[in-house]
Amino acid sequence: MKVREAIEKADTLIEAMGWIRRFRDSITVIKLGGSVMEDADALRHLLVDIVFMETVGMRPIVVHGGGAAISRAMSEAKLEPRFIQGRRYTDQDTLDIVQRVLAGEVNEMIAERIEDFGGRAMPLNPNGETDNNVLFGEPLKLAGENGEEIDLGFVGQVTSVDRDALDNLCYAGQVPIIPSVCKTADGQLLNVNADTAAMAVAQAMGAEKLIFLSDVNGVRLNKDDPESLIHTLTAEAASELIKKGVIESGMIPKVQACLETLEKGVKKIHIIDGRLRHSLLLEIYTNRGIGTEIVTAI
Ligand SMILES: Nc1ncnc2c1ncn2[C@@H]1O[C@H](COP(=O)(O)OP(=O)(O)O)[C@@H](O)[C@H]1O
Ligand SMILES: CC(=O)N[C@@H](CCC(=O)OP(=O)(O)O)C(=O)O
Repeated sequence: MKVREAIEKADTLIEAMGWIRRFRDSITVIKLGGSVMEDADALRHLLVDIVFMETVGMRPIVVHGGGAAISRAMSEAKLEPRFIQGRRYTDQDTLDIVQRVLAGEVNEMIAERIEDFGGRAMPLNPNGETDNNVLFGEPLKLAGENGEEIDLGFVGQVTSVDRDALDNLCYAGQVPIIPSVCKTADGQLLNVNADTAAMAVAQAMGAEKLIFLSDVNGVRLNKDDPESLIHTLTAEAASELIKKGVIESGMIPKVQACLETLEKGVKKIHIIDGRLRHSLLLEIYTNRGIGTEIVTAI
C-alpha cells in the first residue's frame, strides 16, 4: 500500500472515532427483514457491519423476520399463505413451519454466520432442550373496519421482554439474535410480526436507535418509485398514508411499530434499504441518516 493511501485510511479511522465514542455502550435494535435476507450479498454485508458495531463497543441486538422463507416452506407443504393487515393467519400447521423455519433454521443461520465473520452471537429461540426464549406475550386482538374482532389464529403480541438476559449478553459481547415468536404464560408459542417484535425489544431495552432493514429505500409516496422516498415522516402523515392505502401490506406493521415506539421514548427510528452496501454504518455515522426517519412532528 502506498504511503498516501495508508494515511487516508488512518484519517478515516480517526474520523470514525467521534461517532464510535458517541454510540459506545448504546443499544441499537436492528430489525432484519425476511425480504433483505433473501439477498445473500446484502445479508453478508449487514452481518459484517453488525460484527463491526459490536467490535467497537456498540450494543447491537438483532430481531429478525423470515416472512419469505415461511411462505416458501408453506407452499412446499401445499399451504396457502393468507395475510390480514400485514399479519399472517397462523393455524397449527403454519405455526409448526414458523417454529421450524423462522425460530429454528433462520435464527441459527444468522448466529452461525456472525460467528463465521469473527463475532459472537447467541440464538435466542424457544426450540430444543435449552429454551432460550426472551419474548413473552399473548394472542393479538386485531379490530376490523367495523370494530369486529379478527381471528388470526396463533398470532401474538409481546407483552414482556427478558431484559436481564439481553443486557447480560450485550455486556458479555455477544449479539442477541431474536426470532419473532413469543410464548404465553402457558408456554404456547405464538407467531409475532417481526416489526412489532423489534419495537417491543427497543422499548424494553430503552434503545438509542431502532433500525428496520428492508428491501425498499424507505417509505415511498408511490411504492414502486424509489424517487418518491419520504425522508421524514411525521406520525400524523403516516396515519393518513395508511388510511389512503399509500402505505400497504408489509409496510403497515412497520410504520405502526415506528409510531408506537416513538411514544415510548426510543430516540431515533429509521426504515432503510438493507441492500445498500454498509447501510447500517451509513445510518449510524451520517448526520441526516438514510431512508425514512419517523418523527412525532416536524
Ligand atoms: N408506501 C410504501 N413504501 C414502500 N414500500 C411499501 C409501501 N407500501 C407497501 N410497501 C411494501 O412493503 C414491503 C416491505 O415490507 P415487507 O415485505 O414486510 O418487508 P420486510 O421483510 O423487510 O419486513 C416493500 O417491499 C413494499 O413492497
Ligand atoms: C404474525 C406474522 O405476520 N408473523 C410474521 C413473522 C415473520 C416476519 O414478520 O417476517 P418479515 O419481517 O420478513 O416480514 C410472518 O409469519 O410472516
